[in-house]
Amino acid sequence: MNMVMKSSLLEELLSGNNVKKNLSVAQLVEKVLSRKEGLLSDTGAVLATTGKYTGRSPEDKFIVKDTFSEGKVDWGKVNQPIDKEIFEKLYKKVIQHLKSQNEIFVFEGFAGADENYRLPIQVINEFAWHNLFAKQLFIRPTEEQLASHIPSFTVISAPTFKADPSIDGTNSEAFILISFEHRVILIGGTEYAGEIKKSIFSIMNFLLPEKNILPMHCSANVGKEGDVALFFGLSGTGKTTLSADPYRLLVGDDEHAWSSSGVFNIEGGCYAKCINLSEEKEPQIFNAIKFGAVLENVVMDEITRKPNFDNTTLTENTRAAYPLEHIDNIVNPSIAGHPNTIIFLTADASGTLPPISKLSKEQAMYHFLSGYTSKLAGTERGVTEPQATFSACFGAPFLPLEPATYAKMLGEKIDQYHTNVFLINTGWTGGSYGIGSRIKLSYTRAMVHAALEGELNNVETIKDEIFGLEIPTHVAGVPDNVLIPKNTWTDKTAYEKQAKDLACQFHENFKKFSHVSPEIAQAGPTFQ
Ligand SMILES: Nc1ncnc2c1ncn2[C@@H]1O[C@H](COP(=O)(O)OP(=O)(O)O)[C@@H](O)[C@H]1O
Ligand SMILES: C=C(OP(=O)(O)O)C(=O)O
Ligand SMILES: [Mn+2]
Repeated sequence: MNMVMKSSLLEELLSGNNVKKNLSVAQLVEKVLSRKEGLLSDTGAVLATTGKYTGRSPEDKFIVKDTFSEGKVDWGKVNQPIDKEIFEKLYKKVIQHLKSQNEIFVFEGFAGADENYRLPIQVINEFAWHNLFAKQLFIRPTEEQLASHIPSFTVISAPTFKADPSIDGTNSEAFILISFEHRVILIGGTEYAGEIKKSIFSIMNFLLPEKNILPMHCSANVGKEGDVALFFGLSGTGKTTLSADPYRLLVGDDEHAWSSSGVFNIEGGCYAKCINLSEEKEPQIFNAIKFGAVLENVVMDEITRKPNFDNTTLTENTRAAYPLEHIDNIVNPSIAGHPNTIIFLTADASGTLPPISKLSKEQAMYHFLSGYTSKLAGTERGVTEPQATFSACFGAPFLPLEPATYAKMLGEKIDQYHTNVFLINTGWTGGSYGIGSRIKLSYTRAMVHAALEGELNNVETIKDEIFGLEIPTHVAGVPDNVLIPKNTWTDKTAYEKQAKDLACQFHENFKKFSHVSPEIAQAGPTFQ
């Protein structure tokens, strides 16, 4: 298929009289309700359920291997290749499927808050609630911008179109296919809205490094003095929760980029996990769930329409999507300066990594490449309890290029801007998963606060015997005892075994980074 045919296919679809383009939030909410795609909650949010797929489906995600991607993509389990022919056949089928719908919904906007680097995108949805999600999660254009908007990448999402793997060449009925030639992301078979935003993030991770901009799987906020903080972490580690801070202005909760002028948000909204959400612990997120917000797989009372955030019947991965403006203290547009502090978040289910440690430059590079955390239940299909994982750059599922590309850029930037780096374990304490418990959010918030206020810059530290990490001996608001993992375990032998086991996993995983400098390779756990 050549470019002409490609655009004619899309053009035909977009010129159909079933196309509802750039509807307002109110119009989309009405559509969601009238089409019976969802219900209204007591605070005016719409609530939709997604059936079988309640999390991302990494095994169903592919990148078309063509002249645009072949020599650049780091092919493997994360970046699975698929033939151009398979994509093009499915592309035609999906377009046919959408043409036959009574209505389809189109959002036009941007990925990237910095006007110099933004990507004009369009999102074509079979479901109105997905289009509302896209509107709230991506950057909404002004009327003027809309008038001259020419999309440079298109997401097409047709959840009720199910592939037949034996005919269509997919892995299952669900598929997320990226074509850099056609500049199209084709999604079918899954209703999980997260695929829509994370697939745009994936292509930004391909496109931005070419412009010498570092894309990052992190949240960002700004202090009163204009000091910028980034929070890297895989799903469920606390990016969204910890970046929502009444004392700091929110830039964004999940996807950012670092250019020569500073950081900018890729998105225009947040996508918060809302399992066990409470107004007391997470007031900003709780109060953002109002008219215009989308609740996904949350269960609510049939009569009062009050969400029950403790209910895990549908999934642990319940979500709330809302535009940034639903949070009071934000930076608008979502652009900030160069980061003063970077926090790597890990939800360590082994309960052996210190709750906070200060990293040297080499340790920072080591831990960025390692990307250790535990996958928590729900965000990816098939994960039902914490599972240790090493996800390079704290975002491997979204990185088309080799991890070293991103790591090199981060290293240079940390050097240039003298950024301090901390590792914060938001996971288990007092024992591993099943024995210990997740560290208190209030303690983690106190540690974040101390790190960002510079209170930990020149303080006494103690070196962790197994991981070689420098642990501050005091952090305001946190009992000293909590800071040293071993002290929180009753069974010290069990602690030691668990910690050494994790250290070995680190070493094993790091073997694949054979090209890094010896200083970085040796900055891992001291226990060999
Ligand atoms: N100590 C802690 N630090 C951060 N989050 C915690 C902590 N304890 C429990 N949590 C919960 O873990 C989840 C973190 O999820 P979230 O912030 O959405 O992660 P991410 O944005 O990185 O995917 C939230 O549901 C939060 O309430
Ligand atoms: C939506 C996701 O991201 P996070 O959990 O990091 O918010 C995801 O990984 O599917
Ligand atoms: Mn998040």
